[in-house]
Amino acid sequence: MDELKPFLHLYRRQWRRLAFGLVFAVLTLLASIGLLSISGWFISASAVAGLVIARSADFNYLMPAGAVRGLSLGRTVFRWADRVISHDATFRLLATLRSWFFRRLGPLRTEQIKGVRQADLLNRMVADIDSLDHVYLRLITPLVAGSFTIIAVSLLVGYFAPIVGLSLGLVLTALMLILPLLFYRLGKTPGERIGDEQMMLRQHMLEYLQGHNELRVFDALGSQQSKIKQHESALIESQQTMANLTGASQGMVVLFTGWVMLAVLLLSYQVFSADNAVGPLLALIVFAVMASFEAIAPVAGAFQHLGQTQTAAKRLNEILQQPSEVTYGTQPAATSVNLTVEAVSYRYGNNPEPVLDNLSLVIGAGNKCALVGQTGCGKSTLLQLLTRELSAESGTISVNGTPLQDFSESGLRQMICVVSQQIHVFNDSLANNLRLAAPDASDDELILALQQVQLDKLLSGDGLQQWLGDGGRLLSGGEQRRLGLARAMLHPAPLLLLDEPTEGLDDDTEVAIIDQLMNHRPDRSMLYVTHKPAALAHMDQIQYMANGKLSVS
Ligand SMILES: Nc1ncnc2c1ncn2[C@@H]1O[C@H](COP(=O)(O)OP(=O)(O)OP(=O)(O)O)[C@@H](O)[C@H]1O
Repeated sequence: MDELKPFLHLYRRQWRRLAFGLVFAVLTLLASIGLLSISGWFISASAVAGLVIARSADFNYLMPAGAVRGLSLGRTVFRWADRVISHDATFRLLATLRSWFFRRLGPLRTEQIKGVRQADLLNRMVADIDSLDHVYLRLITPLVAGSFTIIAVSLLVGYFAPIVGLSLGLVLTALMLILPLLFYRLGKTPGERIGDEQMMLRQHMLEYLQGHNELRVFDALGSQQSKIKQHESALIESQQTMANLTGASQGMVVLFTGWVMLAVLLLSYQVFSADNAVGPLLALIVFAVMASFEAIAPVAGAFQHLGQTQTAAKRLNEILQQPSEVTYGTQPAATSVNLTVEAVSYRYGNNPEPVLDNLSLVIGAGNKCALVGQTGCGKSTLLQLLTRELSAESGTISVNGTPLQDFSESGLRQMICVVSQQIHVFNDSLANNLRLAAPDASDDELILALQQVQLDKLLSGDGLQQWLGDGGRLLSGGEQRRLGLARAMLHPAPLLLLDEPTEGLDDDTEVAIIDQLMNHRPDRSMLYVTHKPAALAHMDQIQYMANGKLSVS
């Protein structure tokens, strides 16, 4: 159960709603027991009273009839309140869990989650977090409600016949302990398999959909389909086992209901045998026992799914318990940037050779610096250090004399705008893809940015509402890069980092876009990684990178 601990503190945030949900769940069960037992007693007592004329005149029909109506109305209202409140609490809890997971994911370095495939990560965020709601809905609620019910029924029956009440309490408690344990053991393996197979199925399905063209070209559609079928069959098999277990647990509860009712009836008959007028009381006791199993039934099934919930929690913990190497300070964004990189070294993993070796660089406010070097010499690594995606092994990076790590995360993102080699295009409209950089930008500003990067031809047709497709499938590679540059035009950051932004563009377009970029905000500091000469003429300094060091031109 240790794996569930990190999540339990989040439950505390919703404790009021969760507690109210519990109270109404208990009230619903108590109303059910009251309704069934009083109805049983009332019908039998009315029948007995009808047989004896002298007694029928004295028999109070109104009180029990009123109680039956009151309890049946009460049960409906309590059930409604229980469902509304506990579902509201659960949805809020899931939202909290999901945003908490997302926030914890943010500061992890790309490498820490690189081993986890996209589909796996998605599965953890959606299905695994979903199954954590079982803890409240399927474990805590039935256990608490069941315990209250056992106490209430035992007291009720014990009031009329203490020995019967005590025996009933002991039997129900034993069932509440044994059935969950038994079904937890039986459901553990298939539950874990359901989690694993669901994840594998999602992974292969996503690969099938995203890589459909490649799979077709290399004639591998068949083998991918058979992997999907294999995991689907394993998933269905485990679900079938779980369904059988649910059936078995329900069957056992029905069987125990009958046995316990019979035992209680026989025991009560022994206790009351001297009194002939106890018939209605026997009905009350038997119906109370019957109703109490309404509380026992969900408990057996609940623990059957605990294994699946534990596996989900374990998988989430694998991500959440990774130490986040990046921490942020509180410094707000600066409005102009004087960047100083001082004796910075960085190596990937345990590589003997550092990629950056004692590297130093100064870019003054409004200064434009080109970074040129052979492929693989470490240019993108330097940009990742500047955006704090990576942390330097030694040396310091500062803005206006303040170390980069003292800036708050939002301050850093406001201060630095990056156009990386791979532009992520969201499956959304052109406008929303641009407004990532400037959420408050007007349509006119978006159109101007598109014109500056020569992407205004995208405006024909649906204009800014044009849909860009999954990963920007509807855009060419060059158009995607220009979309990244349009974002940079819109972003107000005083420092711009550009990683080969004009790669793949023809010479004329490249020259025109670079002109726009340089004249757009002359006050901006800029670090421009490039292999191409077109931009160099605009630069205040050109740094050549080799063997992890820089030399100035
Ligand atoms: N995550 C990583 N783990 C290990 N090595 C890496 C990693 N990322 C990059 N490298 C290595 O570090 C070196 C520098 O990579 P980097 O991407 O910074 O080069 P670059 O100068 O930007 O290259 P290009 O011009 O081709 O984009 C390369 O040898 C690369 O193989």
